[in-house]
This record gives sequence, C-alpha cells and structure tokens, in this order.
Amino acid sequence: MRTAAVVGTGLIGTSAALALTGRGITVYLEDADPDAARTAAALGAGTVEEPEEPVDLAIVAVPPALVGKVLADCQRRGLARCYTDVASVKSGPRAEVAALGCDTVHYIGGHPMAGREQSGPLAARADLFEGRPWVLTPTPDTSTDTLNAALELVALCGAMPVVMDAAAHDRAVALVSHTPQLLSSLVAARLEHADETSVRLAGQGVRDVTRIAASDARMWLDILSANAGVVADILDELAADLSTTVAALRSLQDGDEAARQAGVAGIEAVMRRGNHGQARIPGKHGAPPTRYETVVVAIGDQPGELGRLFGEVARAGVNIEDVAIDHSAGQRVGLVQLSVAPSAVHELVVTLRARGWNVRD
Ligand SMILES: NC(=O)c1ccc[n+]([C@@H]2O[C@H](COP(=O)([O-])OP(=O)(O)OC[C@H]3O[C@@H](n4cnc5c(N)ncnc54)[C@H](O)[C@@H]3O)[C@@H](O)[C@H]2O)c1
Ligand SMILES: O=C(O)C(=O)C[C@]1(C(=O)O)C=C[C@@H](O)C=C1
Repeated sequence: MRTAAVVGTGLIGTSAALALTGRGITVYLEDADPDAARTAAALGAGTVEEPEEPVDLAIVAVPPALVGKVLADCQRRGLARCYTDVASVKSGPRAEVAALGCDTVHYIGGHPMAGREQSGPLAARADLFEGRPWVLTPTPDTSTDTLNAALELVALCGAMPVVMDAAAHDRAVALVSHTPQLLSSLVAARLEHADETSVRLAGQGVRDVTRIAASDARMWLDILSANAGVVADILDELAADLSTTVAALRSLQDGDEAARQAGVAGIEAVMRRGNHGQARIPGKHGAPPTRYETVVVAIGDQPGELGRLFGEVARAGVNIEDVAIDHSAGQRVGLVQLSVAPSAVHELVVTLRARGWNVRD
C-alpha cells in the first residue's frame, strides 16, 4: 500500500492515519467537520488535500449508522480502489451497504477492537491498535485484492486480523464490549447523586470499572441500536445473576446458620465464576492471559516528572505493560501505578529507590 484515505478523522480514523503515515504511507484526510480534518493533519496524520488519483485503500471511520451513506458517496467519487470501515457493529452497516447498491466486491467490513472513552482527533494515538484484534468480515463478494488491502492495513497498524462472519461478530461484541459498556455506565450512574464524601474516596477499583462510562452517548446509542436484541438477552441473564446475588447477600445477614452458609456459598460462587471469566481474557498479541504486578511510585506534580520516571524504567530494561495515574485528593503528588511483569518487580523497585524515587510498599 502506498496511499490511503481516511474519511472521518475522529479518534479511530486519526489513530489509523497516524499509524499509516508513521509507516510511510501517504494519507489523505477528510471529515464532514473541516476542523477535525485540519486538526488530524496538524497532528501529522496526513494531508487535507484531495488525492489526484484513486488511493489504494479508503478507511471509512464515521459513526455506524453513516457507514453505508458515506461509503456510497466515496465510491461514487471513485476515491479508492478498495474500501473498509471500522464500525463497532457489522450486520447493520452491511445491510445498509447492500441496500444502497454499493460495490460490495471492493468493500470489506472491519472493526479494530481498540478504542478510548474520548472522541475526536486529539484523543488519537498511533499505537492504539498495537497487539489488538482487528475483525474483518469478508463476504462471498469480497475480492482477494480487497481482503489483502485490509490485511495490510491491519498489519501496518500492528494489530492482529480476525476473520469473522458479521452476525457472529455482533454476538461476540455484545458480550465483550457492549454489555461491559452499559454496566460501566450503570455503575457510574450510581455516583451521579451520591454524597461528595463517598465520591471523594474513589480508588482504583471504581476508576477501572467506570472508565468507559465517559464514552460518547450518541455514538453508543448508534452502536446499541444496531445490536439491541443480543445485548438485551445478555442483560436478562445478568439480571438473573443479580437477583441471585442479592438473595445471597440477604442470607449472609440471616440469624439462621444454614441460611447464612447458603449466602456464603452464593457469594463465593459469584467471585469464583468472576475469577474464571477474568482469567480467560487474552493478554497482548492474543498471548495467554498474563498477570502483571503493580509498582506504585509517588511523583511530584511538576512538568517532566512522568517522562523522567518512564526514562528510568526504560533504562532499567523493564517494559511498562500498563499505566494509571492517581492524584491524591488535596496533595501535590501523583501516584503512578506501573504494571510490569512479576519477574521485573524486585529489580525495578531496588533500582528506582536507589535513584531517589519514592516507591510505595
Ligand atoms: N471509540 C471507540 O472506542 C471505537 C473503537 C473501535 C471502533 N469504533 C468505531 O469507529 C467509528 C468512529 O468512531 P470514533 O470513536 O472515531 O468517533 P469520533 O466521534 O471520534 O469520530 C467520528 C468522526 O466522523 C466524522 N463524520 C461524521 N459524519 C461524517 C460524514 N458524513 N462524512 C465524513 N465524516 C463524518 C465526525 O465529524 C467525526 O470527526 C465508529 O463507527 C465507531 O463505532 C470506535
Ligand atoms: O477501551 C475503550 O475505551 C473502548 O471502549 C474500546 C472498545 C471496547 O473494547 O469495548 C469499545 C468499542 C469499540 O467498538 C471497540 C473497543
């Protein structure tokens, strides 16, 4: 691939464009909002000029309900030789594409399983898709050239291709993406009117569970509208689990020992099932789930501290698998939580302390 176009330069479009320009591809950017395209260009994601000839691949990165309409328009203009999209649901856009009479030989559905709770080009990251699954949903119509162009896009973005049928994709993401989004929103919604004293105590647990509750409501309405039945079925099952859990909690308070033991068994079962489910989530690059340990470092709230800490960790030869930063209420320090391989913890703690860092026990 030498040239690509990104239509819709929000979070996902700009992240893909940054990854492609980083690999030497010439990327043409367009968006219904010219400011979004100009911002993406200013970030180094490509150019807002129009291509003089059809590009090798156009990536349609607009909300799911607009994929068909935007694809039809791009194909009418002859923007590219092959086309893909990145929408979070696949059956709805596919039906729309067919209904609008689009060229389905040179179009393949796609969905990178990576994102953020923020929208727009300023939230984009070139490495957003690194090591993540990227679903492609070819049909019998799809040409080999189109499938290959999409596979090249996935590889250039550092992601792992997963070829699936659109309906199977939608059932899978109902479980691993759409239901978690709603549950995160529901847990966060409990905080809406909670008293300030309770909310101020928020630690990492509630932050982990509610991060995606900050996601864009309109985009999610679009996604959930296209997968409502399957998600509702999963929530029905969850509602039954919740009823059982509530009953177990009530039993824990029962004066009768047999009832209390039933409550204990019920809660243990919930926790055990959760442990088993969580342990099945793959690590980066589809590797078996990896357990990381957290090293907590207190840093001063001043420019450059984080960069300095990351530099030290890199010099110690340790890979940071994940990072979270917590600001202690009313203090001018931040607590940086570095997730690292268990085998690296001891050496890292010793090295950082020796270099004057405040590593928490
Ligand atoms: N946000 C995520 O975590 C995530 C992850 C994977 C896939 N997706 C999918 O990626 C797509 C884009 O999501 P996003 O998070 O980047 O949203 P976003 O809001 O950041 O960006 C969408 C962009 O599309 C533009 N747009 C809207 N209508 C357009 C049109 N007719 N022509 C050209 N541009 C138009 C908007 O102006 C906006 O800049 C969606 O289909 C979404 O389902 C999102
Ligand atoms: O990490 C996030 O912020 C996401 O919401 C990403 C996430 C998900 O994993 O559910 C959300 C929707 C997309 O379709 C794909 C990825």
